[in-house]
Amino acid sequence: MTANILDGHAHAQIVVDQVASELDRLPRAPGLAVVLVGCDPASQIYVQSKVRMAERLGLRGEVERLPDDASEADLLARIEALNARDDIDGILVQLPLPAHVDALRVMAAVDPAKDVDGLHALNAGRLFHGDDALVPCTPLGCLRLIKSIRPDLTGAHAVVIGSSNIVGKPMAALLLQEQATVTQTHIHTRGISRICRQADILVSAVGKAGLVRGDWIKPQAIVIDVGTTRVKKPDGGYTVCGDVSFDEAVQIAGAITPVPRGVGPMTIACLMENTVKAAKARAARLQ
Ligand SMILES: Nc1nc(=O)c2c([nH]1)NC[C@@H]1CN(c3ccc(C(=O)N[C@@H](CCC(=O)O)C(=O)O)cc3)C=[N+]21
Repeated sequence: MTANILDGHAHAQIVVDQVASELDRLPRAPGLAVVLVGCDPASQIYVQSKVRMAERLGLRGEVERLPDDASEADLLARIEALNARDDIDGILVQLPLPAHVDALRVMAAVDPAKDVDGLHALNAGRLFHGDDALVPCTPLGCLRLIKSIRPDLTGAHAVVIGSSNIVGKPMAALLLQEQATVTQTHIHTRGISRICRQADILVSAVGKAGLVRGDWIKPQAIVIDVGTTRVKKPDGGYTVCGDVSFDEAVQIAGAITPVPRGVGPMTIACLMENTVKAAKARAARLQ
């Protein structure tokens, strides 16, 4: 028997429909600003799809572009301007940033109330404490996909591969909050395949195509693939590849996300959800 393939598009649509119904109850359309430094082609595509989805929903989306060689001070000034604007509810600084910019300082500059990426230390700390927070969109989307298969995670063994601030760490915190037993691993973890084989839920967020092989997977596990590695095709185009060897894993897992059309669309849908959440909280506070 092959795994249930988790359709990220279909699940994203459910989130988007819910967001759309909440928009009616807001005094004005929420505004989302995406800050893009440089012209990395993959980032251009992601930013475009974020802004397009925002506009489709009736949010106001705008892109703030800065050149590759923009200074940290330029970037901080841009963020300050967005913080001060009343019509902007969400600010997302597209990662990765150029090496000459201190990403943590940039994250710290975003008003925590507008931090729809959940990367400000205040939001990360609130998540860690189990307090209400803006939570990074990708792990939020992953948790939703997992709970569509298994609503109660109490006592489940979840293994997370990856320890980034944007996916691995918040993913582990969310799973812990759901009362799963969480093992956090990363590329330096020894005996990683053996650890993964014990996972009822396996989330891989490394960015190494095909890392997770079929024999790393426990039969019937839920496998969530966050990896998006761009691989050049013979015709010169690109395809995106996940961290999981899909053809192998699909034979063993109980449920699995494909790449593309798995976690990616959920990330964008959860960004819309976070933007509306931020807008509602700001509207309530400013009243
Ligand atoms: N501050 C910040 N926040 C992010 O959330 C963030 C970021 N920086 N930097 C880059 C990563 C990557 N990311 C994706 C979002 C959607 C798809 C997505 O929709 N992918 C489509 C395929 C698109 C394609 O062909 O590449 C899919 O999986 O079906 C992928 C990747 C968000 N990121």
